[in-house]
Amino acid sequence: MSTTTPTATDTQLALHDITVDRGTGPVVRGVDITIPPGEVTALMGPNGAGKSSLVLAIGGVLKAHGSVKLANRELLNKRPERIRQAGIAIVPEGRRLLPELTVADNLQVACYALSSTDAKAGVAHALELFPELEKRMNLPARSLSGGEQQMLVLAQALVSAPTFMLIDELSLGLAPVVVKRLIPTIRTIAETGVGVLLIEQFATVALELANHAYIMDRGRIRYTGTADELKNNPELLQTSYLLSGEAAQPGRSS
Ligand SMILES: Nc1ncnc2c1ncn2[C@@H]1O[C@H](COP(=O)(O)OP(=O)(O)OP(=O)(O)O)[C@@H](O)[C@H]1O
Repeated sequence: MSTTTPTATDTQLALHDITVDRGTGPVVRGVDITIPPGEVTALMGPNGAGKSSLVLAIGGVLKAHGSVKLANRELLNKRPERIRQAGIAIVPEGRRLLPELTVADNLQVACYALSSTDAKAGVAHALELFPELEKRMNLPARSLSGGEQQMLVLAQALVSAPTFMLIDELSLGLAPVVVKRLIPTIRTIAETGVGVLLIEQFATVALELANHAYIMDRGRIRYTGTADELKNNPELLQTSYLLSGEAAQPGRSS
């Protein structure tokens, strides 16, 4: 009897030739991105490049053309619940919490499709990564600081023990000290085997965490390479938005 060993293509999340049209023409055009397990892949680019639209398409929220494959299964245009069950968790831009519900209830809501055993284990794992939330469990989500709210949305994504996490704008609106707090946890999440796609406006944050980086502009991927290559060639970054109009580091304006 032969045994099958998983190959690299079985374990990675492969986006191929993704095109998304939001009604006024394509905003994502023929995008290819490979997200390996156990590491952070950065997706950078200016406002309106199409990053959020891409993430929403992978999450099943927007219709798209192309292919999203995980372990030889096609996931594009499946329902959001189905995509989550396949192990892909989306952290959308804008920290959409239920503001009047407590932290505990927001976590419970994220557990709706899990057995009680899995929900308990998932919440315990999320709180291990974000112990700050433990003291806040009975407070309404609206009373949390911006950083705590970001921890809560990350924790909501983590309760289902995803194999891939797509995080849209990790550091948006957060103080540098809060971003510093989040970085090692994102690294830890990847070290446990999760493949992370990190959409991040700050090059320093993205490149500190990522192994590979993609730069997207006007719907297309304009650069693909290692994060080290980008770090060592700032002129590559200068060709995009990263050092031109916006701050490259949280808390700094150009
Ligand atoms: N709800 C919407 N309906 C129609 N078009 C939209 C909608 N939201 C965004 N767009 C358009 O889609 C294009 C891509 O926007 P998207 O938000 O995906 O880019 P982004 O790279 O994530 O930028 P940002 O960092 O500003 O969110 C833009 O031209 C934007 O105007």
